[in-house]
Amino acid sequence: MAGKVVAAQPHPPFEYELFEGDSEHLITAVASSNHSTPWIDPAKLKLRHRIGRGPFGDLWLATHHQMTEDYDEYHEVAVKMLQPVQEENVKALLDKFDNLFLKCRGIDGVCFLYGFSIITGKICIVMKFYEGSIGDKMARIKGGKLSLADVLRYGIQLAQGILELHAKGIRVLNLKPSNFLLDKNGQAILGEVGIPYLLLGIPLPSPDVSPKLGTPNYMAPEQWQPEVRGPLSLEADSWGFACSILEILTGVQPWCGRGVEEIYDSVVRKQEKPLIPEGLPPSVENVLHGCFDYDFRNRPLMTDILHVFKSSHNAIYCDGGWTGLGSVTTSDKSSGNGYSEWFLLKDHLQVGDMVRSRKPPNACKSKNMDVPEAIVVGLERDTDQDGFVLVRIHGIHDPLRVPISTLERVTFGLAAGDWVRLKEDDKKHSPVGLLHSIDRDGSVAVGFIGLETFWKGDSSELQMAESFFVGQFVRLKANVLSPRFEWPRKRLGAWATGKIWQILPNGCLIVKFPGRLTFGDECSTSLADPAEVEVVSFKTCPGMVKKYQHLEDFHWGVRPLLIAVGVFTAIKVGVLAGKKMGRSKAKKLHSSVPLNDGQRVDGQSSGNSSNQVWFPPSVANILGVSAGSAR
Ligand SMILES: Nc1ncnc2c1ncn2[C@@H]1O[C@H](COP(=O)(O)OP(=O)(O)OP(=O)(O)O)[C@@H](O)[C@H]1O
Repeated sequence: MAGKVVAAQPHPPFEYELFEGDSEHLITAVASSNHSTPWIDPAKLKLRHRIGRGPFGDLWLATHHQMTEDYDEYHEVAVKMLQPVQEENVKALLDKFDNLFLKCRGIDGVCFLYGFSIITGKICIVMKFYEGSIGDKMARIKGGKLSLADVLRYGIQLAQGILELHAKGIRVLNLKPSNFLLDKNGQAILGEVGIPYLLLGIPLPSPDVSPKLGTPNYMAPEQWQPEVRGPLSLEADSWGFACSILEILTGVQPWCGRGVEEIYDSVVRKQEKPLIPEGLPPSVENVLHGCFDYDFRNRPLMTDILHVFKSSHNAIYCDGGWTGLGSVTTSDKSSGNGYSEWFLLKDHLQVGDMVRSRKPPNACKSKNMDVPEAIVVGLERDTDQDGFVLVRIHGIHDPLRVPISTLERVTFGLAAGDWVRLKEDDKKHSPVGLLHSIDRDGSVAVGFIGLETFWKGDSSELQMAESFFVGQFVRLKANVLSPRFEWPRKRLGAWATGKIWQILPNGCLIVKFPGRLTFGDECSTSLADPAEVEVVSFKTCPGMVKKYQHLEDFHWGVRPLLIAVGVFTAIKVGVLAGKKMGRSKAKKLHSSVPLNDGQRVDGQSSGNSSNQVWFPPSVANILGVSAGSAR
């Protein structure tokens, strides 16, 4: 049985691996340092055998020898031996672990941690040994999948544990069935306390060691490159959780059979989503669907998932439909104004809040805002995005009743989604980013390119920045010599102009270049730092040449089309000129030279002679005919 107390024996009867070269000085230094996490003497830990090897290290079944005057006991424990880190980073990692340990020890539904140790210079997390995992259970069942009722039951237990970690600011980032443990009562326990998050920013000595912030099959798009597509948010766990639920429901791992590069290509580049099986209660299907939104701001939080799972737990399928679905209703996947229902649930208005009309995402500020500025004076249903609020607008006597989803809170002049710039540029990241949240006390969370996590500070450190929108044309500013991301050039070496195709949650622009013809696998998009680009518009392009050059940026076909039109016009002009010249020649001939029999000069009935036109040599060259005349 897992975690049992083994009878005291002077010499443990099991074999364990002996490691050479333990960093004695490191152990002594760490053991004597002021850590609140229990230090476990490596001499008291006997590794028995390795249970598994994951991207973040090996898992060992071990025995922990505890001896006092009253007892002498051996406990079975699980030891997660992390990948080695450079010696100078050990202290930083242990400080992080200390913080994590204090936050998550004793949370119901999360694996119990005993302490840490160091074996062969590798940090070891010592935790309770459980019966097995949901992954193991699936492997034993024919078809490898569990019933919907079991999935929802386990899902609820796990979501509760994850929610508690989230409440303490911990992102798990490695949710998967093999990390969902089962205790002796059959309860699902979260077996991962956020090791990827712990390792964030700690350089690993070997480039071969997985640099990924999670397990590829379960990783959200931003998890692959958090400093480029991030920041890492709580909603990254919604993606991983949904991947795990799909796997438990279907018995098939997301992106099964694909290599790491292929998964990256599907999830990050092509923005594909794992397939959701049919036949689920609509609210469960809806929340899972929401978990796979590319923009994490539109994903549900763990609390939303928990709510849906709880409400659907007792659902029964009969007569072609689901009954007993609790209080959750399935609304349209988006709120109709471009924001997902999950997005709108993230901020709750209160009486006294300053509000304004919410502009559609990626749209220029509405010119005719219904509510440019107002104060909330009453709430009809404060927890629901379908509710209404009463707002007082300056100059209007009676309060207006407005749908809550059409309003956004403005605090200290800022609202979530605004483009902001740091007043003091710290050079470590882009100075321009997107505001994610602003509390009523002015504390803010901002996504900046170059940061893996949110920048946290005060609204007084920010100023409004120029906004960018999907569909705008942009080019690198003239003073940018080496851009943060690769940027294509035009034929003559000038930077190309591109069109914003998508805006990531940290303000990173995904730009397409419709003016460039690309072939095969050649990448047609680039990333751009909003601080390095400027908007190009037809109106503001000075002079005809620049205007024409901007026209070429709209589509690569503009140039060939204009050449064709030019050639066609030249032909037309040539024909007309030819006719004119012919007529004047004929007139001259009429007046001075007698015509031979059957010859006509008016071009009406002399066979092909009327098609004889004169071309200047340059046009004739393009057409492939001899200069002078052609048919
Ligand atoms: N505390 C534990 N008690 C019992 N079994 C465990 C415990 N922790 C993990 N396991 C089981 O051990 C196996 C290996 O775990 P390990 O954590 O090494 O692999 P992983 O989850 O694939 O990798 P990683 O967590 O590094 O991504 C898993 O299948 C898991 O079910």
